[in-house]
Amino acid sequence: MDNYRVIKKIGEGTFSQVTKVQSLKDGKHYACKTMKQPIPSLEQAHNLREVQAMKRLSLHPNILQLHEVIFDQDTRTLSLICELMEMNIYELIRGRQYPLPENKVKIYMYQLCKALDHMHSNGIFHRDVKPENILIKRDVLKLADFGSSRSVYCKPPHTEYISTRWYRAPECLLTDGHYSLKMDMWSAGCVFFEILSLNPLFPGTNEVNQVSKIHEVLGTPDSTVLQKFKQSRVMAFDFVPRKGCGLSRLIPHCSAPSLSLLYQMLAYDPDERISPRTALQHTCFRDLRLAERRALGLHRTFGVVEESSSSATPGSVQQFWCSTRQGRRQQLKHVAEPLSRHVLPRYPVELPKLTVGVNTPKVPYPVSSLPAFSVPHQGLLPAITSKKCHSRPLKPREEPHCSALKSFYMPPLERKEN
Ligand SMILES: Nc1ncnc2c1ncn2[C@@H]1O[C@H](COP(=O)(O)OP(=O)(O)OP(=O)(O)O)[C@@H](O)[C@H]1O
Repeated sequence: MDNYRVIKKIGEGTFSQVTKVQSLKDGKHYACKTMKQPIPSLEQAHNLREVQAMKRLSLHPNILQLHEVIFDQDTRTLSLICELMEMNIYELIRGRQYPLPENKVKIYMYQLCKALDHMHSNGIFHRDVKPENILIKRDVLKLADFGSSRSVYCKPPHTEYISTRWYRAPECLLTDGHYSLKMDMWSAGCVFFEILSLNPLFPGTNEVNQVSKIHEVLGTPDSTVLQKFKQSRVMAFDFVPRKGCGLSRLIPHCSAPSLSLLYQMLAYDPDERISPRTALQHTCFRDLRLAERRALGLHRTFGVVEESSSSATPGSVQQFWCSTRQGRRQQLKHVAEPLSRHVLPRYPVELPKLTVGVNTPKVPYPVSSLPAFSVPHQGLLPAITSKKCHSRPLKPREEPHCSALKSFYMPPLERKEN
């Protein structure tokens, strides 16, 4: 950490502490995520899911960028130097009296769907989408905290407890680990509701109550769905049929298109649940898509790059927001961003290993030369290599911090309950 000056603490999770630091090399500010648990060996530092996932997914405008990895051999401490964001979504809505304008919420959700589409199409699902793991900076949204992520090619049942209870999908609650990437969309739906209403949608106090909270709003599912779940559940369950109160009563101010998308994200049956890619095509985002195309056209025609976006890649979120500001000045209505997807290979081969020098405490991380982004898909994507994934008993977040590092052990990540 010799090349960084610590400025202040900006966040704390179960597994890490996050500080704002300044690079003594380039003078820029970064976020430094230091793992609380020492990493036992160099090999395990190599194989941390969080690092591997960030390497594979980086260079997308809605994924938190990893700048450098620092492994201190003496203390066995791992620090991830990431781009600095302003706040997380929980901090954005906490204490607010009035909801955010729906258009703004949609801009966030559009970007979140882009992040999830990018993850899923690169063979990874997040498994802990929640407001605290979604960071924003000047209306640009970035998905963060990939410590729970998993390869979509890992065959269920998954033996780890995952996802924070309030955002946990029915298939995670009701089956013995038979869940897949669609669980992220359920969580994203819960976040969508929470930003719209400023309240968590299903604030269950335990797993049974969590299921009950879902049924209170959405009703009990069809017997066919339950039958599907029962096939992958050792324990029997039966629910007295119940009609839910519905979402519209809880968010009366919400427009019909947003409500329609929300219902599709919260489909009880994961097979019926909307994918991020299809969600991006939903009517709800029509204005954003149009504006995106318009701005992209502008970029192609005039090579629009404003002064403050000189470092932005063409079509990036950052550039979009600059052109949006310009658009406002021109009094254009409904201008939105050109969140164009980076042209990346869909299924890169094996995740690259970090080059961590044994004797050098600091290891530069050359993002631009990642093989994951230059090698085209040659076959099935192998699972993300993580050393061990021991299942652990449920351990609520209100209990003292788990001693194990998330990337090796997967305890539940219960959210602070207000
Ligand atoms: N790049 C960043 N810029 C600004 N703040 C950040 C950044 N990364 C993390 N934070 C803040 O620190 C908090 C904790 O970070 P993070 O979720 O990555 O840690 P964690 O230990 O994995 O947490 P969890 O308990 O969810 O597993 C975030 O909720 C956020 O508020």
